[in-house]
Amino acid sequence: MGDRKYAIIGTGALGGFYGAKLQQAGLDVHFLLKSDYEHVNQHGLIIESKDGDFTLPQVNAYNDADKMPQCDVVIVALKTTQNYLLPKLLAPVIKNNGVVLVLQNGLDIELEIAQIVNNVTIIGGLCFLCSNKVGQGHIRHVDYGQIVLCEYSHNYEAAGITNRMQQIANDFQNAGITIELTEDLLLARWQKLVWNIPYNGLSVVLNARTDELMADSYTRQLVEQLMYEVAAGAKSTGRIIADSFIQKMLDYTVKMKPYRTSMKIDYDEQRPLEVEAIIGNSLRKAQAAGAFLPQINCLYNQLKFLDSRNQR
Ligand SMILES: NC(=O)C1=CN([C@@H]2O[C@H](COP(=O)(O)OP(=O)(O)OC[C@H]3O[C@@H](n4cnc5c(N)ncnc54)[C@H](OP(=O)(O)O)[C@@H]3O)[C@@H](O)[C@H]2O)C=CC1
Ligand SMILES: CC(C)(CO)C(=O)C(=O)O
Repeated sequence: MGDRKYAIIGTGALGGFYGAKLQQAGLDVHFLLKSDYEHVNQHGLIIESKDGDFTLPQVNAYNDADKMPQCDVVIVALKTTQNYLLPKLLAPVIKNNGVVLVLQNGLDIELEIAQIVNNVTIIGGLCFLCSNKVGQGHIRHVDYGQIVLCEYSHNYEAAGITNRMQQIANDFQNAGITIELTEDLLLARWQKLVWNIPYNGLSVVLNARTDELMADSYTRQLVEQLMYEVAAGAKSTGRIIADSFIQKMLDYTVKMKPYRTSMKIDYDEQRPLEVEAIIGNSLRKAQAAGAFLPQINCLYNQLKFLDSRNQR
């Protein structure tokens, strides 16, 4: 791969931000959109960012994957609740021997993608990003932005650092995004869930921002207990998360700007919640390995109730 052509499947808070950064750095980027298509096709993208605002008055916008060119790297940036569309959306866009880069939250998504594409490399990216879409084609990047990249191999066996990972990392680094390469995608995904399961889940159930969850001793305790259960889930699948990592996530959140999690934003906007990818898949993976995670299970049942009531 020389100059890589990128596709962004889902130009929202995350896909819009990283895609715009890549285009700004000179890469050839193609954006798939749904409701914002007309607006972005006419006016491009606006990025408000803590690292500097910029606009892209002209972008390659599409409302139909069949009209997109075949790309070397296809970034999956839909909400996972829309992943049932991927068999239709990926096939026309991905080059033979290309890369599908999954930047979504959750567990086992690479496994699902491996069942729908052939002759491609799948890479998972864990995004430590706080970004929101605040208007049509208008993204507000509030905090952080670094990505941990790791290649998927069958059943999440540790895959090592590959050339493909390095090439994609270079593109992102040239675009000003901090990248860390890691060898064990399953461990990296469980580590990200140490944050997502407690904060995304509790923010909806308790109607609270991250700072509120951390300021109250009862909810802080709940957060910590859930984090330890995620570590137990990881352990059941052979991955060890050290107590010091849990402490790091707690400290990181205390220092973070008060944050309404993405699951809370979805709930408030009456959009479907990413409960299955983030919590359901984690419970099922642990359960298959013989571990029951009671507090996470309790959170899951509450979220399923709230999600289904919210959709009516
Ligand atoms: N935002 C963040 O800071 C972070 C997000 N993540 C993860 O990234 C993923 C994406 O989240 P986020 O960017 O926040 O979500 P958004 O809802 O902001 O973005 C998803 C985008 O996909 C578009 N979309 C949906 N269906 C289609 C379709 N059929 N064709 C084309 N586009 C479509 C949506 O368009 P429309 O609005 O028209 O439906 C929307 O713009 C999630 O898994 C999330 O958990 C991870 C870390 C941080
Ligand atoms: C932890 C956080 C908020 C930013 O680092 C994030 O990545 C997420 O919302 O999934």
